[in-house]
Amino acid sequence: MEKIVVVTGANSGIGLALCHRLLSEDGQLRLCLACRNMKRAEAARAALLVTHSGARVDLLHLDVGSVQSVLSAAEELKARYHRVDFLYLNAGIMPNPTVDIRAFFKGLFSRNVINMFATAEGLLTQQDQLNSDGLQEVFATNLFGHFLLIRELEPLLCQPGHTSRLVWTSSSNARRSAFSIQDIQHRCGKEPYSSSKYASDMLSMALNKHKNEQGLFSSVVCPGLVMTNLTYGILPSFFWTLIMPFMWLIRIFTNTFTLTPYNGAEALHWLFLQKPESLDPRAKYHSLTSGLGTNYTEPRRMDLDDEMTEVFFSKLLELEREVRRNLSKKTADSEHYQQYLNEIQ
Ligand SMILES: NC(=O)C1=CN([C@@H]2O[C@H](COP(=O)(O)OP(=O)(O)OC[C@H]3O[C@@H](n4cnc5c(N)ncnc54)[C@H](OP(=O)(O)O)[C@@H]3O)[C@@H](O)[C@H]2O)C=CC1
Ligand SMILES: CC(C)=CCC[C@@H](C)[C@H]1CC[C@H]2C3=C(CC[C@]12C)[C@@]1(C)CCC(=O)[C@@H](C)[C@@H]1CC3
Repeated sequence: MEKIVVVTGANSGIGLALCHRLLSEDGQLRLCLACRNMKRAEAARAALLVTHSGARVDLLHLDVGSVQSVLSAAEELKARYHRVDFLYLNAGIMPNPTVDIRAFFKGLFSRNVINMFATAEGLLTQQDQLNSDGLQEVFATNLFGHFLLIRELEPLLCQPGHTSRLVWTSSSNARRSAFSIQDIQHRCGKEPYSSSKYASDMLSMALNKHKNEQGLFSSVVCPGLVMTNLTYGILPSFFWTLIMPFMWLIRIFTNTFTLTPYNGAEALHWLFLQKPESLDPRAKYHSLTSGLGTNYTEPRRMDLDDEMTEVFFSKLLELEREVRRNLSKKTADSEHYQQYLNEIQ
């Protein structure tokens, strides 16, 4: 049976590498690249077709950071497909990052150095902002847009007698201490990325608890440190050129420096081949690359609190209701305004 696979943020980096790998794995695949920029999506599709001529690659406009775009994209998916086998929740942003140089050099000469390179703990802060839906942009893009998409696609993901899979591209930068249950959007802190990734870890576990019975299984992945547009955006490009030889050197001592998008997509690809019942809902699946360049996947237990995860899940459902209410109010207001304009003309 052909598998239908949807990948968000598929036009570059880990998402695009995953698409290449999945097409090499399964020639019958029907792949849908869900991207916010259709020019970049077209270019990605063309690149995939160069190496996989005849592959079935569809495009879908989806800006996960916009509620309206998510709802329209979900309608389009429901019109196109009768089920979705794999939904890769991969799109993500880290806007306006700042590296704490002092903390970096302090960490470099401490016992924590390996962990610092693997997780960037204590090194990175970001400046976030509100989007046009009134949500924090990082939370909306990395987490809430994907949550809404899953909710909208439940008819395609929870089909009787069939299992479907969700795979989140999380991060080892996800940290419980960066997340506050009183401030789930991270309006007040300076680590929205870390908070949003921890939130995706919790959401994945909550979805397993609530949806496994309906045949929907969720997993989280850390791709390791991969050189992509996201990482290149952290420091000026000349700096990356300068430190690149060191990055390849560090790779000998830590398996988390996967560095290439192909390597980073290892765990995402590996999960595609696993039976969902064999997976651990409390594990994060890490893409790792040995010093000799061998790729492998390793599950590591996540630091999750069951009670907080449940509270978080109910807060997300409440936020979903609020967002839907606001949207229908907005639509009604603009209809009234249009009517008023028609009347006075
Ligand atoms: N690189 C790394 O070291 C790590 C990355 N990750 C995660 O991996 C995922 C992929 O990132 P990576 O490949 O590194 O970086 P890229 O920037 O190459 O890829 C991110 C993708 O997400 C898309 N995207 C961003 N915002 C939106 C949006 N609002 N709607 C739809 N698509 C959007 C981008 O589209 P566009 O091209 O239009 O911007 C792009 O296709 C992210 O979730 C990231 O957090 C996790 C750990 C480490
Ligand atoms: C200031 C100097 C001399 C070097 C800075 C190196 C950092 C820029 C680099 C060290 C660890 C890296 C890292 C990430 C970004 C770049 C570093 C902070 C990530 C945060 C990228 C995104 C992720 O999700 C993480 C898994 C990465 C963890 C390591």
